[in-house]
Amino acid sequence: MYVDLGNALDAEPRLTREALERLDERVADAHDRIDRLRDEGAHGYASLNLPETVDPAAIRRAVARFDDPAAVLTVGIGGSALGAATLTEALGTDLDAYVLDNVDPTHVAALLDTLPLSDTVVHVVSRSGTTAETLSNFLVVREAMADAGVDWTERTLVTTGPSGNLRDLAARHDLPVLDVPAGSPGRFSVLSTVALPVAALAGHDIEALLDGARAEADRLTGSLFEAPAYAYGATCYALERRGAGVNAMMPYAESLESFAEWFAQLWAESLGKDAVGQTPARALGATDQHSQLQLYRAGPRDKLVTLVRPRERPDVSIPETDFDGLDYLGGGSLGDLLEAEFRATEASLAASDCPNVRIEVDRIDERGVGELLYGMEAACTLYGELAGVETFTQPAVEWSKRAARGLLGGGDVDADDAVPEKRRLVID
Ligand SMILES: O=P(O)(O)OC[C@H]1O[C@](O)(CO)[C@@H](O)[C@@H]1O
Repeated sequence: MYVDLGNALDAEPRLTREALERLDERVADAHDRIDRLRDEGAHGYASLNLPETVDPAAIRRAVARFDDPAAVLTVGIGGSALGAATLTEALGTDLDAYVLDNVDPTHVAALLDTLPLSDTVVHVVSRSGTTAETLSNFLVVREAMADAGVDWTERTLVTTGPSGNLRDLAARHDLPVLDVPAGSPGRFSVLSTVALPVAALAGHDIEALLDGARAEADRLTGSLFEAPAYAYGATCYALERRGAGVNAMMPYAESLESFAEWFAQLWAESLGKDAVGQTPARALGATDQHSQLQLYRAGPRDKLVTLVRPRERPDVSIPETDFDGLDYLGGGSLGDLLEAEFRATEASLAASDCPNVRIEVDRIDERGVGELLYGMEAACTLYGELAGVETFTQPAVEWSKRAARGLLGGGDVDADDAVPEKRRLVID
């Protein structure tokens, strides 16, 4: 992973190289603390050890029982689903990979109509084993399989924590179970039993994914000027402290759109604490040059734009044309056009004093994706240390979960008391 901070400096909000050099002293201290807590296997910090602690052979053994499926369905939500979505989209696959991470009945019904249920592997993932959306969707999926005459117990792999409803259900039906990695919140566990089984089923080189992550781990030193991940995390932190409350994650690769969604959970759920945090915006190049770029360039001076791209990618030629005004495109390629648009947008942001960081990987392959995912996790961990927040908890999400359970009569609050009377001003 390569990080170019050039356009992040001397923009608006203003961050100088001297300020980064001063911050580097705190980065060194933060790195020492992160290293110590990784050695102790402390909650969350242990995530950065996953390239060493994950057993890819065990993951391959767990999926070997499924004979060449036509489709794989991940049933999970948040970090229990976004990792699989990111890997299968980024790396592509002959397997039809689907993710069920919402309980929209229209969507669920349509997906079940699409799935070749007798030739689909279902990977149900929940660290807690109690998440309402995941358990509800799984009950619906297994019912659909049973109705189709499919033995769902032969088509299901479970990844979950040491206790909870999902662990109990797996035990009752003798389902194959993988353990979620101890000490890794869902948003930090893509490089583990949470998402790697789907990558393995899709035929990807999960060892190369871990090699890429390991390469990025090896570059974590006590200076942001030596460690790309820390350079990014420290710059994001420093800019947020100076007013860049929004970080638009804008990959120039269609296959990284889900990565931006994964990044949004990682950044928001880790750093949005104690009235601070940097809001991740999901964008996509070149598409959002015709959309959000207007706001990035001419809106409030409160944004950082993160531009991500591979240095190499397959290409598609643009045929020659005799249409007036199009000859500059004909005979070129879509890759040339995307490259020109990337560089023009990067320069356009700089010209409008909007700070932007360029992140590159050699290719969007297993190694490059492993570098990128691990790099973002390390960047987030450093940012959390510098900001002094509890990076690896998410207490603020519990209120609505508890209220929803209460409304359904499943919680420790009476349904009538689950949510306060809503203020109303109805315009109809
Ligand atoms: O893996 P679980 O326990 O089902 O949780 C799913 C997601 O829900 C959250 O716990 C938030 O509610 C996320 O942190 C997590 O990724």
